Amino acid sequence: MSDTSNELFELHWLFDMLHNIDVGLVVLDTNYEIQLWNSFMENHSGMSSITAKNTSLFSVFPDLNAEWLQKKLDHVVALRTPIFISWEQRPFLFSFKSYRPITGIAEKMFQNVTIRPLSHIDGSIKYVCLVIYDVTDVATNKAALSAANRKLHIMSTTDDLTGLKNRNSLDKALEMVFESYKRAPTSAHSLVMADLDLFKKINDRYGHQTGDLVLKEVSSILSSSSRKGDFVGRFGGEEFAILLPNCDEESALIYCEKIREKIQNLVVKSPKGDIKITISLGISQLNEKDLSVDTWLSKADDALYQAKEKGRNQTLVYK
Ligand SMILES: Nc1nc2c(ncn2[C@@H]2O[C@H](COP(=O)(O)OP(=O)(O)OP(=O)(O)O)[C@@H](O)[C@H]2O)c(=O)[nH]1
Repeated sequence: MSDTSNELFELHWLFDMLHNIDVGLVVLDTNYEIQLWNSFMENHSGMSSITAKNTSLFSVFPDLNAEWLQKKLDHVVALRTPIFISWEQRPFLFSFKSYRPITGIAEKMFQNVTIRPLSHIDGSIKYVCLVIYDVTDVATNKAALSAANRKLHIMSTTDDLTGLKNRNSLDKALEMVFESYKRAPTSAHSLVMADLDLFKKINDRYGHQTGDLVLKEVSSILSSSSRKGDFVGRFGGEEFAILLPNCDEESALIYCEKIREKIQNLVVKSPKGDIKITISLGISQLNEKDLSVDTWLSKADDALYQAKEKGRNQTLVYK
């Protein structure tokens, strides 16, 4: 076989491979008219290469952002350099359905796209090639991983029963506010310790499950009564801690009394009858004498203890 025949064969194989490769290949001229449309593009767009040939890409895909893509294509021709468009920047260029069996969660095919200039025999650039990679697996795996991480974060910072912040994240929040106050003791921050009154009796009389229901309903009052930036946590058992940044003790008292009244008016329904509950609260405003978070916490605890001593269902400010 002659050299020319060999070269022709090789060219034929190459063309066959490129036509059937599992990657999208499109060649456009400088009028954005399709010159090559391989089988990947045929299969996913439903349009044959014969129909596509010499048709403007933008008339075939009116959904494409023409202004944006034309700028990119012109850029590739003018600068003679390839560009890469990642799915993270733009999930897809061509709106193709995703058929990947293991990634059934993605409706559309995620794509990475490379646009490269094709130089003519005389060195001029008259065509560009778009290479479209299906990266749906990568994108959906990444999305699943991010969702799992978000879930893990929520689980590690939230109290299971009440959905409030847990003790661990409360400690971190207290430490953060305390440190920022030490650096710049300009704004007032208050800490509230709150404890349900005679909760043991509810457990004893109505059972632990109903006790849990009471804890949930109280927690829902606490979180719905708080502002953005407040930190409502379950300290343990039937005790709660509420961190009120940028709030002095007078404002904290108004806030606590609002909560106390709401809880006093709460009626929890149970098979054994309606349940009423009250709460006692202690407030401590952070000041320069507080040497650590523990000092601040124990002052709020002292105020809470005083509120219990004085007959419960009341708020006291540490003095
Ligand atoms: N249902 C339920 N009960 C809990 C939970 N955690 C702690 N408790 C109960 O809360 C009760 C707390 O009782 P005490 O510490 O004696 O306090 P109290 O009865 O609220 O009385 P005062 O605080 O003095 O008003 C105990 O019976 C605990 O078992 C919980 O997650 N669910």
